[in-house]
This record gives sequence, structure tokens and C-alpha cells, in this order.
Amino acid sequence: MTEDLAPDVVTVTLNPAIDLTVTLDRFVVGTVQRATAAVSTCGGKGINVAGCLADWGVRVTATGVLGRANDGTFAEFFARKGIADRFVRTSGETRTNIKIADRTSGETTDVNLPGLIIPDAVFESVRKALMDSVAPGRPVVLAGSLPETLPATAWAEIANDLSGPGARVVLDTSGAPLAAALKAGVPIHAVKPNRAELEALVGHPLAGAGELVEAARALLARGLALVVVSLGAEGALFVDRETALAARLPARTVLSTVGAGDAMVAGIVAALVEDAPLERVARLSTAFAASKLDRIGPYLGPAEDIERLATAVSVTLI
Ligand SMILES: Nc1ncnc2c1ncn2[C@@H]1O[C@H](COP(=O)(O)OP(=O)(O)OP(=O)(O)O)[C@@H](O)[C@H]1O
Ligand SMILES: O=P(O)(O)OC[C@@]1(O)O[C@H](CO)[C@@H](O)[C@@H]1O
Repeated sequence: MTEDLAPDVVTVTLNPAIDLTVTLDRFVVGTVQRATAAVSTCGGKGINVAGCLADWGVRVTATGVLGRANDGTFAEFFARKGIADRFVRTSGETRTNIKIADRTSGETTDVNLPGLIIPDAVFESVRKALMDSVAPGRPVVLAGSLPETLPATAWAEIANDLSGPGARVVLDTSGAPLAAALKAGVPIHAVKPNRAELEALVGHPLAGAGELVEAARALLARGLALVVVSLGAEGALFVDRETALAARLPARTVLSTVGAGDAMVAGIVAALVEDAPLERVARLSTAFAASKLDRIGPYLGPAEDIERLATAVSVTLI
């Protein structure tokens, strides 16, 4: 694609979901519970990133695989947000993931269902749709788990395709697919593991900022430019080859934590689009995450609010 026609950002979601958020006053295992609310939103990590970026005003193309049987809700979401829909359709229904939001503790319990069966030809069509959308230097977000029918190397294969046109790959996945992509030595610009994902990758617990930054620097040594370690209510660490920053913003209200990490990835990418320095990356992505906490689904508040939140983020040098 010629550079002037290319979107600012492309996101790829191989295991999308409809998120059914069920709100309970207090979640008690093994009892009959009456929900106070139930809300269905389009989800899956790359779709959440696309939704937040579109609200920020970035031109986004979203690709991946959707089940043909219930793709209408996604098509409507993309149309409403102005996201270019390059999803490949396959037979079956996109999964529904259940998110139980406990109003007393503020905690969410996720029950994520198995994904679609993805035939080889469908995976190849996604790779083609992606290559038709990218331009040199533009961010491409590869996000989320892989359905059981794809090999753990699927993200590594896609990242390898993207090395040709020189896109900047931002990878947000976990477990075997993350390990496989890092092991393959394919060009990856940035990753955003949370604490548990980073610990699983290094194979041992990481106590305190010092050990987390050391683990992040070990990833940079593999050629990455940026590692962000998200730590839930404790904020996040932003590590590049020169600097390590800790950023934090106490939440105002927490309606749902689902997708806070994806909003943070969207903020990282929005800052990459600006070619911003590390402090702006930390402020903007923390503000994106904070703005999403007030809402259910991949939605952000107005840009002025986000800029106000970005100013309020506390950033310290480690
Ligand atoms: N309870 C909270 N209070 C304040 N900020 C929060 C809270 N939860 C999340 N955040 C913000 O959102 C960012 C990302 O959250 P988290 O570390 O939970 O991501 P994640 O585990 O990738 O989440 P998910 O997979 O649900 O998207 C945090 O770094 C922080 O800035
Ligand atoms: O199964 P994955 O891809 O690991 O996670 C899927 C998911 O939990 O991630 C998003 C929140 O980050 C939700 O929209 C979605 O349900």
C-alpha cells in the first residue's frame, strides 16, 4: 500500500470475543446470584486497541478472524468507530467471554471460552490482508491469545512477514506465543507484558521494580526498543535502552478493569504515531488506561480529558 493511503495503525486479533460483563454486588462462588447488570461489548485485545485508537482520532485498520454467524455486531462497531474492517470471516460463531465484575471488591473474574477453528487458508488470507494494509514505520499491533487450532508460532510468522515492509510491531500476548515470537528473533518494536506474563516468560517471580526492570532490559537486549510492564493498580514501568520510568495514576472510579491493558497498548501506539519521547509514552498510555477504567468496553473519554489525565500522571525515574 502506498504510504499516503495506509492507515496510521493496523491491529490484528486472531482470537476476538464478545465480552459479556455481568455485574454483581458481591461475587460468591457456589451460590445462586442475581446480576445487577449485563452488558455485551465487542472485545479481543487487538479490537480493544483499535477501538481506543479510533476514539483518540487515529486512522485504524483492524484485521484478524471473525465467525460469520455473529459478525454483525462487530461490523456495526467498526462502522460506528470509523475503523476499516479487514477481518477475514470463517464459519462458526466468535466466542463470548464472560467477565464477572464484583462491585464490592472492584475485581473482575474472566471466563474466556475456546476460540474459532481457523483453517490454514483463512490464516493465509489474514496474512495477505495485513500485508495489503501496512506501510514502513507504521505501528502494527499483534494482540491476544491464539485459538487452539493455530500453532504457537503464528505471531512470530506474522512478525516475520512484517519485517519486509518494515512495520513497527507492538506485540501483546502471553505464554507460548510470546516466548515463540521472542525466540524467533523476528523484529519486534515493543511488548507490554503484565507482571504475571513477564514472570511466566522468565520462569521465576520478580520482586520489586529493580527485578522487573532487569527482566525488561534482558528483553531489550534481544533487539526490542521498548518494554512496558503493566502492574494493575500499581501503574506501569516503561523501559527503553536509555531510561526506566515508573508511571502511576490512582483510579477515580473502576467500572471494569477488562481491557485496561489494551487501552494502555493503544496509548503506547498513539505516542509512537507522534514519535514521542519515553515520558510522553508513559503519560499518554497511563491516561488511556485510566480513561477506560470508567467504562465497560473499548471506549475512551474525550481527548481534552485524556490530556488532563496525562498531566496528572506521576512519573518517576528509576
Ligand atoms: N485498579 C486500577 N487502578 C488504577 N489503574 C489501573 C487499575 N487497573 C489497571 N490500571 C491501569 O491500567 C494499566 C494496565 O492494567 P493491567 O496491568 O491490569 O493490564 P493487563 O493485565 O494487561 O489487563 P487486561 O489484560 O485486562 O487488558 C495499569 O498499568 C494501570 O495504569
Ligand atoms: O484470550 P485472550 O486473547 O488472552 O483475552 C481475551 C480478552 O480477555 O482480552 C480482552 C481484555 O484484554 C477481552 O476483551 C477479551 O475477552
